[in-house]
Amino acid sequence: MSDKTILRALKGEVLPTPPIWMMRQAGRYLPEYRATRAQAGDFLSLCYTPDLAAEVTLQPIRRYGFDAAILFADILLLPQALGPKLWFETGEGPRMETTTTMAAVKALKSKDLIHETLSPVYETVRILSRELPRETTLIGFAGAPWTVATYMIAGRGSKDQGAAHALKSADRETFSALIDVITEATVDYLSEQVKAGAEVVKLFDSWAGSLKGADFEDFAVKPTARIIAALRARHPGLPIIAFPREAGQGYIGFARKTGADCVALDNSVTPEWAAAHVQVSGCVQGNLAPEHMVTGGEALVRETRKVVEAFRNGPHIFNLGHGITPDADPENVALMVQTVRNG
Ligand SMILES: Cc1c2[nH]c(c1CCC(=O)O)Cc1[nH]c(c(CCC(=O)O)c1C)Cc1[nH]c(c(CCC(=O)O)c1C)Cc1[nH]c(c(C)c1CCC(=O)O)C2
Repeated sequence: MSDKTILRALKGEVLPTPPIWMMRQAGRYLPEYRATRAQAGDFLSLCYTPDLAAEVTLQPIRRYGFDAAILFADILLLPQALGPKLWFETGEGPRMETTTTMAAVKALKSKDLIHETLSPVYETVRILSRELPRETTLIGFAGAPWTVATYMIAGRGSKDQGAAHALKSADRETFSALIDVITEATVDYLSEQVKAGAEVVKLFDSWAGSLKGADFEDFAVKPTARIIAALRARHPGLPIIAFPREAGQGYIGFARKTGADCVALDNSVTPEWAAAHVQVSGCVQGNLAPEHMVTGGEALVRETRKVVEAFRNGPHIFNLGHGITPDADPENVALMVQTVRNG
């Protein structure tokens, strides 16, 4: 069996100290990230320049010795590879050419052509699998179809994913066709990451929480289950983490319904509740509020211990409940890591 702690936790082992990594661990809160990003020019150039993308992936590993490195890329690279233009407005976020009609869905590139755009990402993975310390696990990722579709339909981020919900009710056929295209392309994209050296993959469904009732089953659970089944057929035993953010009650049974080995939890659920209702059926990841990386101090130490304590009796990977923010203090991250590892 591998001695990598993350892989052991994903197989269900209960470890005396939980392995730890952090969403957005390579990011603007780190001065060394800002320097490399400046060298790249802009965010997308950083994503598509393998040496620099590998460099920023390694930075938080050198600084904190996290147990996992997550490939530096973005969930919007896959839809970009399907054809729509993508750019980032400084200080605002992503913008994308919209896909809202059946004609536009049909005009998306065939999934066999995505690798022309995405091959630098696979090269980043190859560099990382050579350069990472032997105890560090390499995580690949993609957005889950619903979350990716919300950006493709609205052409940008939105608080309530209104445009995607509107298309889902007004033109179910187009909406479902788009979900299917993304689902199939995601399988090929993640499969290439695994072939290049990713040891675990994670599906980010950041907007899963806005899907209610049958929609949650149809567009969060089912596409995730399809991707996982297809990946497992190609890569038996591949460990997979699913993050249906803000799923609430939807976290219960999510691993069983989708085949995920681990469910990542946001911090809108308490660790005590999640231990009782979600961790009972397998490994969980999470879920310290990212705000503590800004505020630090005794509250950080107390809440970190609470998370560790609540999940102590089952398989657990320590993480934040969402990505670390640019205003975080790198010293607070060090304090969190020290608290998890030394109590
Ligand atoms: C919704 C989403 C996106 N991207 C991602 C999600 C899902 C997770 C989540 O909910 O946060 C996922 C993502 N984005 C990034 C990673 C890299 C790996 C990691 O360190 O976690 C991952 C896993 C880098 C990034 N992706 C982005 C940055 C900041 C870009 C910069 O350097 O200016 C980073 C480090 C940009 C991005 N990318 C996206 C948005 C909305 C933004 C702008 C918001 C922001 O500025 O923080 C889309």
